[in-house]
Amino acid sequence: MAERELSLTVNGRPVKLVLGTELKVVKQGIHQVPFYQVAAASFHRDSRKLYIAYVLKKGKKQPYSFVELNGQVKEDEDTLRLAMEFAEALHEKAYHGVKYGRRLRVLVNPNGGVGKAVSIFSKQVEPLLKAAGCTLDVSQTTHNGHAFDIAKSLTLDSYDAVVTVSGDGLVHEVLNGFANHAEPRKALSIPVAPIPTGSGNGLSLNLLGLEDGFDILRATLNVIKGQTMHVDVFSITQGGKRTLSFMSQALGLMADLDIGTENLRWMGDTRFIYGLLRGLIKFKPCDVQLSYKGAEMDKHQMFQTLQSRRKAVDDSTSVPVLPGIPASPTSANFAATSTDADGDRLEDDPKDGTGLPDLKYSMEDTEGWNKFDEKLLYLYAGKGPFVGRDLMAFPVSLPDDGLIDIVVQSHTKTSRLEILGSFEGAPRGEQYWSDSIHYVKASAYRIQPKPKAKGCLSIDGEAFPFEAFQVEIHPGLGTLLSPKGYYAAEFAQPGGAVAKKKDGKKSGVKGGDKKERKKGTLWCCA
Ligand SMILES: Nc1ncnc2c1ncn2[C@@H]1O[C@H](COP(=O)(O)OP(=O)(O)OP(=O)(O)O)[C@@H](O)[C@H]1O
Repeated sequence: MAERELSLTVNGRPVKLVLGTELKVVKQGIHQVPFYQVAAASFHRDSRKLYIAYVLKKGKKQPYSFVELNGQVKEDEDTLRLAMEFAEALHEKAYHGVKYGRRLRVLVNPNGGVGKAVSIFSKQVEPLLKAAGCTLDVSQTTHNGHAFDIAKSLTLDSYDAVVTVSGDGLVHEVLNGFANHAEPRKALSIPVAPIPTGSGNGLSLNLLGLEDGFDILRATLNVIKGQTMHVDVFSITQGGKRTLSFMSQALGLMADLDIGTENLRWMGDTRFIYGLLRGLIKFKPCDVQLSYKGAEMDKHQMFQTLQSRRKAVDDSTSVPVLPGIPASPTSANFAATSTDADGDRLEDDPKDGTGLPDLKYSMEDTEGWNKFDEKLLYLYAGKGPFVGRDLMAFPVSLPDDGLIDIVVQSHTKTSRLEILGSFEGAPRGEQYWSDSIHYVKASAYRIQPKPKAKGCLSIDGEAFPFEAFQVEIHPGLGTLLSPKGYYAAEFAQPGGAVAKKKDGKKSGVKGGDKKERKKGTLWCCA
């Protein structure tokens, strides 16, 4: 394709724009901007003003920054025509297959994380969303349960997505609000996109990867340009009450370090170190009975499946399912193709119903269920590789395989020293290969605390009663916005195969960047 060029002046200085396979902005330096990162391009003929907005990473370790160019072109007719064509062509490329000007319901939790969500939203998120022509309906949440209420009564046709400016807890509330909506299925098809201003921000890490998972502008760009990605969600039944979970359930050490440190929220994710060290000193077993309906238990097989799914996604093309918001190929091709332990297809109820899917298992079902008989230090079950930036708890998790990944750390087969030693590799999921970690994929599981047992239960980072509960999976019921259409985490086999990036370059080799390894010193959870 022939390149287009345009000269203009910005603040009295000459600037050249080149439109080729990406946008090149030549001023004192050169900005090379992939079209995905361009938020706006427009030309106003009467004032001869050209406006361009984009986000750019100025160095690999730098956060994204927001750049706006307000330039003016010469008055002659040829230049005016060229400027108009340039702006139109750039806009077309920037929004190819993506609806411009998404209608967003934005929920800002002033209390999430270290309490900076309000200023982060007004200083960073809102200007970029507005530049991208989005219409915003913004509310600050005033109390626990507020986001639930808003989602429960959301006018569904008025919005393209719900944006949570908080941590994982607010996403949990929105999905549960949707589950209690008059039209739950339709509500759950509205994509949710997080802006990471909570403590753990596990969902953001899963969508954007370790490097960019906490990057505000990168997350905002996902709101503007992301494609819909259908994900499995879980029904947790406890005491006759049904709750949806999208991310994780934790018991034992991993729940204590999260739930037990709620009062230290001001510390950001550092609070998890304190909780972890405290838990390790006690080293208390979690006295529960775990039963599960297993589907896959071979770690190497699960790793192979992860690799082949990724490759298949990379090789396919996107299919639009929502007006203007393309769907990831995972959604189209892979939803509910797994089988459970009995070889039954894990297909969910047809999507034509409007209510939540019925539950398949009762608390009394035992046929085809396995029991875990060792004492356990913790149980972590969920979807999406990261639960926090220092722990890739479910490295082989797939968004829509219809299965939940269950990790059990045996209490008898490990020591404090081994747990401490595994911190270093935890951001890269290296603990997955440890013999003392039991890792299974299941279509359902059940926890029954032993008589007099005490402890914490964390569901998506929120505290729940430490009582018996059962979990089952609803394939593809939830909807997120994602840049890639799959989880962005990179997971390697020890000394061997490496998950590859879309460009085919190797990345995330075992051991990784030494500086990065030093930074990852603690575990935190959602
Ligand atoms: N105005 C408010 N005051 C107090 N709590 C609030 C308010 N608005 C929302 N909440 C509650 O704050 C809790 C924490 O939110 P969230 O989980 O999103 O952040 P976080 O815990 O800091 O992050 P993460 O879950 O990623 O660790 C949620 O349970 C939510 O209901």
